[in-house]
Amino acid sequence: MTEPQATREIWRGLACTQITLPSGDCVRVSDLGAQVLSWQVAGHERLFLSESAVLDGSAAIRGGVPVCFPQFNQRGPLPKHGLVRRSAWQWRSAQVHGEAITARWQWDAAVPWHADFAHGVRAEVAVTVSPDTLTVQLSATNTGGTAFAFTGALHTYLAIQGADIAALNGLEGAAFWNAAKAFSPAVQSGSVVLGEEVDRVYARPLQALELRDAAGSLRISQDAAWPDTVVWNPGAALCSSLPDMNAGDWMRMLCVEAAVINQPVALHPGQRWHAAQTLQVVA
Ligand SMILES: O=P(O)(O)OC[C@H]1O[C@@H](O)[C@H](O)[C@@H](O)[C@@H]1O
Repeated sequence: MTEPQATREIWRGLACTQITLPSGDCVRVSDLGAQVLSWQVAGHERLFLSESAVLDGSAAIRGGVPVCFPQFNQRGPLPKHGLVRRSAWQWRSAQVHGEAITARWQWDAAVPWHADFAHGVRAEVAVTVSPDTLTVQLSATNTGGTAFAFTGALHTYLAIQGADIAALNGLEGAAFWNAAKAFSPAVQSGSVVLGEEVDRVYARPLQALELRDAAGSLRISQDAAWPDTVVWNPGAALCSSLPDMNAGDWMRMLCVEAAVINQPVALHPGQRWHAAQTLQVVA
């Protein structure tokens, strides 16, 4: 293979696109939710996907990069994390540019889309793969005649190897809302490590975050148009209560989410918003 390739496939019953680079990097994206399910670099899987994930659309797929839109979590009247996680998106195309490739999906809302969100909207996901690097961009366009506001996130599940030494660096001293403790405000002391339940909303850090574990180092950055960063790990007790996670999975994952939560985005008719999160293997 001399240039990046995108091929369509059925994987465990899901219509997917498989992206492969000449370097061997490999990404799988499902049309269901326009959700990245796998990202392999140098033969190592960098994203967590639960072995118990539900793949038939009756629940959100637990792992990879779920797209939460147009509502983050339960901050509004819509179903938790919005309406598109369990929707079939339309596969559009893939374009090669140099040693990178970008694949695109689109989701158009029929009006009225939902009683609590009766607006015309087009959502798009662009997945760009280049050596050692994965970028996922979400965009939203107001295709209707009325203004609306939204929140959302790229709910990225990073794979962890070696839970005892894993650490997320770059948030030291940052303020956060502790959603695991009645949304109390708190200050990050040291790195984020695995152990207790972690459910924290920080302001987007100016520098890239670094996840260090037994697999090496991963750099995580997000555009300014994602002003919030969520770090989530259910911990042992909550993990064992989730039907689509195995008991020890909390030691195998950490969600680092690029999000817009505290200040919703206003989109007037014809306006478009877009923002990306980038993951890069650095060692
Ligand atoms: O189980 P879900 O709906 O995928 O949500 C998982 C978690 O997603 C995180 O983004 C939230 O901060 C958590 O509160 C939530 O529990």
